[in-house]
Amino acid sequence: LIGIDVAKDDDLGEWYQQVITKGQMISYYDVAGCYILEPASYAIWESIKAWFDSQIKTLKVRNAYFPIFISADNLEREKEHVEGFAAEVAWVTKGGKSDLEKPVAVRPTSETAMYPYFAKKIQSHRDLPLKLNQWNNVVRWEFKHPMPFIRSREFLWQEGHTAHLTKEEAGLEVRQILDWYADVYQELLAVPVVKGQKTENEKFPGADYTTTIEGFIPATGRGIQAATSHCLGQHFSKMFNITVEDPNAKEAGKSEHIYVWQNSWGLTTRSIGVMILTHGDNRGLVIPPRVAEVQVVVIPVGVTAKMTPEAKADLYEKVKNIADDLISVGVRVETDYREGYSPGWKFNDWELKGIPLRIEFGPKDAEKGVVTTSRRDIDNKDQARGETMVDNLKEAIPKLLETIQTDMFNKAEKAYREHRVQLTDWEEFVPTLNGKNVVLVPHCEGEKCEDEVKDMSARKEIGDNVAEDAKAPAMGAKSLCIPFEQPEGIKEGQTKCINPNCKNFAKAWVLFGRSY
Ligand SMILES: O=C1CCCN[C@@H]1CCCn1cnc2cc(F)c(F)cc2c1=O
Ligand SMILES: [Mg+2]
Repeated sequence: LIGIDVAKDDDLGEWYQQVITKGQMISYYDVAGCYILEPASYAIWESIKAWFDSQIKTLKVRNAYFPIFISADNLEREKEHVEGFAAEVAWVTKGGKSDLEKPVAVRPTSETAMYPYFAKKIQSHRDLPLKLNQWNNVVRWEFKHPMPFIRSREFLWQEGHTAHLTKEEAGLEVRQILDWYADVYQELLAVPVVKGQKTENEKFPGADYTTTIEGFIPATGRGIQAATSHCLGQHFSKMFNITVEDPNAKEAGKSEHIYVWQNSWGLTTRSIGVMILTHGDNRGLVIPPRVAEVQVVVIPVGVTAKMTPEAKADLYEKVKNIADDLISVGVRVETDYREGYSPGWKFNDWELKGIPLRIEFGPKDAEKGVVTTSRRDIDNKDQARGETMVDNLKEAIPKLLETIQTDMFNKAEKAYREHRVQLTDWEEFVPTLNGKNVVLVPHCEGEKCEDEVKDMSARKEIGDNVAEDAKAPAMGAKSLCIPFEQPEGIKEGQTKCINPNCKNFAKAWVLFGRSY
């Protein structure tokens, strides 16, 4: 078993491929853009699902299941909605040998599968609010370079779809869901995100507005959309004729119909890839304890050939007691009694899999009544090590796991904060991007202006009087979000837009970056 033989900072693509395969998260598959989620990554998805599902159930969201196939009539109910996405819709055109009369689409998202049902189920305001969610898979036949978890042709997600009587009620839910998305990343995956609203250019065309959480990959300096929560307004209810009698109009004798107010929100298995890219190091995966299938691995050490069978049995018995103690306080524990493998080999193997905490226990430890601990999140081997009294394990180890969780988040949050550079001078824009940063700049929020910023910040071909450090052409920066948390300094009608060619005043600080 060999470890990772490429450094994260040298070749991220190769590093990522080795980390996810040697860490047994992903196995490759013979359909392009599709990957096998091995048990280790599926377990992470299950813990995300368990937590988020319990949260939405407090809002009385109910899970349901709609068909994976969508008729062309439904999918293309409104040209505008689909035209921007038509290139990535997968179609079934044959059943066995015979052509289908009318091809059916494989769902890329379920609005058009669900909303005719909404129209049927929602007749009276008493049928509101209707709140459904699906834990399912969707297919988007992307042609951009695929990357396991980050961009695949099929992925798992949850998609929530709700209908409300009022815009206000819908608006409250959109934000609550976004806050829980941020919690999935920050509290479970120990990954920092920025909450904000998408600009007109970047929002979902079918939405009134899109709120988003934006992640960051320090290794490439690129932003990444982490999850989205859309307020659809009445756009889809007008398209699918989802109306109720206005409960207030009755008294006035008018039997007015109002279109319901809808939301839709989604978080995908991309979250697992962001976690791996954020925390992984040159020894492999580093899994945050909150989502680790195995939080602690206990490994007997100092087992030598000259050890008597009784001494070995005694040591193994003590190892089992250590494991049982931890299991009794809810820690997820593995023991590694594999014969014929050295402790060093075992350490490497569990480090590849990113187990947050290792406990070593040998005759010397038994003498002293201690165990030796080794934290996976600390690179320096000496600083990673500690000693805990065997009698104190039940208190100390859960605390140590919480400390690891918090330290992993704080380390990633610091890296994101340090690479989120606030600037007001256009001259600094591209060099700062090239320094693997995202930038927070005053912007007019105009769509054309945003397109221009994207073009002006794309590194052109080599030799095209491009920045000397440019190894290759790089995409332009697009707007990631308008952060809810706005710094001071934008004076209405005074502060210039960052784009030197733009005559308009800045409306807000907007986060721009090269992105996935
Ligand atoms: O992003 C979400 C959250 C979960 C529910 N859906 C919304 C909007 C999805 C936006 N979107 C995103 N991608 C799409 C790809 C397609 F091929 C297609 F036909 C439609 C879409 C499409 O509508
Ligand atoms: Mg897309």
